[in-house]
Amino acid sequence: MKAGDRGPSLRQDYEFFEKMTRFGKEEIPERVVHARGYGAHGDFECYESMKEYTKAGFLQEAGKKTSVFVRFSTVQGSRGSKDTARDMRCWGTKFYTEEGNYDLTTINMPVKINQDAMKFPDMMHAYFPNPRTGFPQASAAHDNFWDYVANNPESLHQVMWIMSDRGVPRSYRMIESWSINTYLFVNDQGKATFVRFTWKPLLGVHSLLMDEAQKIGGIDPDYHRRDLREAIDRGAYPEYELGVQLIPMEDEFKYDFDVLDPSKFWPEEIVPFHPVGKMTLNKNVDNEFAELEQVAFNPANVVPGIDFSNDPVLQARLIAYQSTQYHRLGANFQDIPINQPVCPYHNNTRRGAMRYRIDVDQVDYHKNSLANNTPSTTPPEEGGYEHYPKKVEGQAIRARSESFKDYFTQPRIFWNSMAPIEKKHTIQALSYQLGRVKNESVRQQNVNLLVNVDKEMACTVADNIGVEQPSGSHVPVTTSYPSLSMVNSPYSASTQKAGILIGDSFQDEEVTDVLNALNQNGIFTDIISEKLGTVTGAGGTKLKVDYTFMTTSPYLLDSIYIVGGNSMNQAKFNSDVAYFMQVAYKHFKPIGVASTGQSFIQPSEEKNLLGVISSANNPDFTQEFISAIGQQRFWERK
Ligand code: HEM
Repeated sequence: MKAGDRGPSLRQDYEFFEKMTRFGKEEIPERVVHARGYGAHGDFECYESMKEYTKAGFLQEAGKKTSVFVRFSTVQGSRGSKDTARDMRCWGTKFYTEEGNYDLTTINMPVKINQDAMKFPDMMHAYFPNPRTGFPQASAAHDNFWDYVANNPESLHQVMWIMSDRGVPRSYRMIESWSINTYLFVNDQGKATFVRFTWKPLLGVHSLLMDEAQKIGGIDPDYHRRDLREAIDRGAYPEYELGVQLIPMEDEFKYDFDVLDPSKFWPEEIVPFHPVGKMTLNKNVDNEFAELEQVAFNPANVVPGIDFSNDPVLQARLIAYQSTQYHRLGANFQDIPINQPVCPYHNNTRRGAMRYRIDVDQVDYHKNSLANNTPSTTPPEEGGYEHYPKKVEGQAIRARSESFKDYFTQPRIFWNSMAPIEKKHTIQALSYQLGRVKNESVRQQNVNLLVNVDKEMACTVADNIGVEQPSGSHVPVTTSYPSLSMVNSPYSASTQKAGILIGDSFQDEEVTDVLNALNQNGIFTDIISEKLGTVTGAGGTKLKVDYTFMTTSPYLLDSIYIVGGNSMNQAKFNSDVAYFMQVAYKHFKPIGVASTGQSFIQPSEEKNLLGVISSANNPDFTQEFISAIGQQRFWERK
């Protein structure tokens, strides 16, 4: 509202004032860690009764379904940072059980960087952007982080996992995830068992290459969130098996790792993975802010039958989460719809900012005679929560147990377990990260630390980053476990994204047959050409173009099908197709070539191009191409 045609604005313009002041208050504090994330709704279905170990209601009978909400996140970057940062992927699952909310928090690595919660703020400060410059964003490739690593050697184990391919996942749909911390299962007889949880994706565990992760970070910072949303929209619901590893209480001291140490994994080969159910993510969020930004996970949210062990980091986590959630969401955050339990719940809280639940009772304390002692905590005999009477002993000290102090055996086992290609990528990642560290002493200190894991690896990294070869040698451990290598996880063509590079005058039947077969095998296709609109085959078939060579990128595709064809600007078309092929080839991805695309592969090289499937004189082309897509990468390609 203005005075006259050309202003000034009037102070009485209350509508503007209200709209603008409201807009200026739209942001809330982002999460101090895990600010960047995405998720979805789904169901968890129990495979078999776990009654023998836990009385948790959602694990009592085969076929029992429980609604869940999941949020995946990175750790270091801010809310607007890129999805493909080299980092851990954390994963909160809220089970809306009939006994209240159970929050299972997991990470796509089985070990934690700190053994002592006091170190968490230190570690995060070192990991965060430099306090003076405010960068780098969503990256550990800087002096402070590596200075921390070199001077806090317990961190080396998780750092090895972050530097491995696990640090740059292909998709949230393809990550494995561990509770890391040790919990207790408690059955209805009051018997407890140590338990750790693991999620395993049915599509297998797969990663990007470092080069891809870095480029995609610029091309499509929303790569993982888009991937998850698109898969659910297309009905290709991500599925994950939940398994438990169980250790009887009487075996607490049986292993050569301390069962309470979160910087050590429990090898599946020694403590078997026991599947207990499957989660299917089948509904996208309706509102990113209301659901994903306001969801609050807390490891302290457990249900009867699940309890806490003495794991010192877990104990600290029980305090850390709620405190920060009060800060970012306010006193009544548990009543926000996404955080509300589905079962009836009551407590004596009636006040606090943004109280919108209107309780009509007159008594908000316990014990009372005016309301028959209600509301009160449900007594254990009526299904209420009762803590397992854990044994505690010793004196209150600020120190770590001697049994936590082997920092190198398990990182060495992890190293031994990786396939040569995984080791190669890990060396590249270490060389990149440490290569960006300016302080030479920090670089040297880190190779002096890495030598404990593997001498040859540390020497190669030292060479790449221009410091002295480390003296000393790695710990003499030869153990390896297949379960720690990603190459042993399942492979599938389903939901892989194929780019169809196509112009006009393609062979109609040839292309439509291949497209139908890709579709039937659950492979997602993007039709890519010079312009949006349609391309037309020699016989008149029209195909709708999804992207142009400019609006998508070979980095966003898992495989390409080179159909080729005619274009108004043939030279540009050919060079764009050649570029897509070059990038796909360099990244070891499957390439299918139609009869009209033969000029893009050199006849003399044809037979040597591993993973490049030509349709020339090849009646099995479609099947071979689909199976190449299922293989995903051709590491042996020269
Ligand atoms: C000393 C150890 C740890 C501390 C102090 C800590 C602290 C935090 C804090 C402050 C948040 C933000 C909570 C919020 O604003 O809602 C958070 C979130 C989270 N943490 Fe931890 N954390 C620790 C270890 C772990 C471990 C071991 C795991 C899993 C194995 C884990 C998984 C998660 C997950 C999944 C989230 C939720 C992110 C989301 O809202 O999507 N954290 N943590």
